Amino acid sequence: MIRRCLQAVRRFIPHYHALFQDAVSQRGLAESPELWCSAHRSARGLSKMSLWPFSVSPRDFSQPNTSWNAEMQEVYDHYNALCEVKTEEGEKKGPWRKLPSYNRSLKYATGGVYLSKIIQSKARLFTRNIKEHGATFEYVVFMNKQEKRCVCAFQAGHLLEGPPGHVHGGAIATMIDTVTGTLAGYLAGPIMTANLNINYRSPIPLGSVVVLHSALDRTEGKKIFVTCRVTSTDESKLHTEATALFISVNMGHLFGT
Ligand SMILES: CCCCC/C=C\C/C=C\C/C=C\C/C=C\CCCC(=O)SCCNC(=O)CCNC(=O)[C@H](O)C(C)(C)COP(=O)(O)OP(=O)(O)OC[C@H]1O[C@@H](n2cnc3c(N)ncnc32)[C@H](O)[C@@H]1OP(=O)(O)O
Repeated sequence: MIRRCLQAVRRFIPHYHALFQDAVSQRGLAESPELWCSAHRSARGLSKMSLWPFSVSPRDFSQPNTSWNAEMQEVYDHYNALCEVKTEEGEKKGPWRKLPSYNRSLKYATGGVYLSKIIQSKARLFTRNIKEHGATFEYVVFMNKQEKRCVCAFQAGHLLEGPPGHVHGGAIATMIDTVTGTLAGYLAGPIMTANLNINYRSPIPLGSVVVLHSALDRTEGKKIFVTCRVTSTDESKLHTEATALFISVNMGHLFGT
């Protein structure tokens, strides 16, 4: 029985991938799980399928919460105001867009092996796996598609300690990977990080708020080069600089086909 199911899935997946790829490339970008899911839906030609492949609607972890300090809220308010601009005809979409952030990615990705249902059901996005507000990664990403860049306000929680009183370098790398990867994925569809190069210039105090400024440097075929600077919110202090290389992958890379 199980073997027959696996055979059916194996037969279905290559066909599915081609359709999925079309849907993603027509829409251009993997900007959020919602887009992934609507691509998934149109790939299957199912107009009434839910936008989200899980049973409950997801929580957007990038909404303001009580753990955010005033500085975090200020950066959020600043970019949020740029998402809508006032015109004579009323409000219309501005150049920035706040991206939602959920704690699960694709339900059916197996990483090349047939994951057990338990692992699949327990899998959570690394940066969103703690329920307690403010303990680890509090962040929100705003995207500017026209300028091919994004910013991320990041408030580093007390569980991210590395050097006493300061943020762990791995946690900073995680945020850089997340933000540059979000930009690359938004612009190019499914991607994986191939290279991340980081220079730590000055430590980030625990509990403080920094801004990650990420921009597309260039693309060369499958390669997407992205830069990132981590600064204080007024940009007077440079904390970290990085470059990242992402490679466009087809969905088979995640499904193991
Ligand atoms: C991925 C889809 C994700 C779906 C997400 C869905 C929803 C999203 C929802 C929320 C997500 C929110 C945030 C997440 C955002 C970002 C997450 C970060 C992503 C990661 O954290 S991901 C984990 C770490 N990542 C890996 O686990 C990769 C392991 N690795 C591989 O899987 C392969 O290695 C791969 C795919 C990288 C390449 O494999 P490949 O076979 O496709 O390409 P190939 O080797 O042919 O290289 C083609 C050309 O790139 C050059 N090249 C390759 N690697 C290079 C390197 N390192 N340095 C310099 N150049 C390099 C070659 O030299 C050649 O260049 P040329 O064409 O000029 O010869």
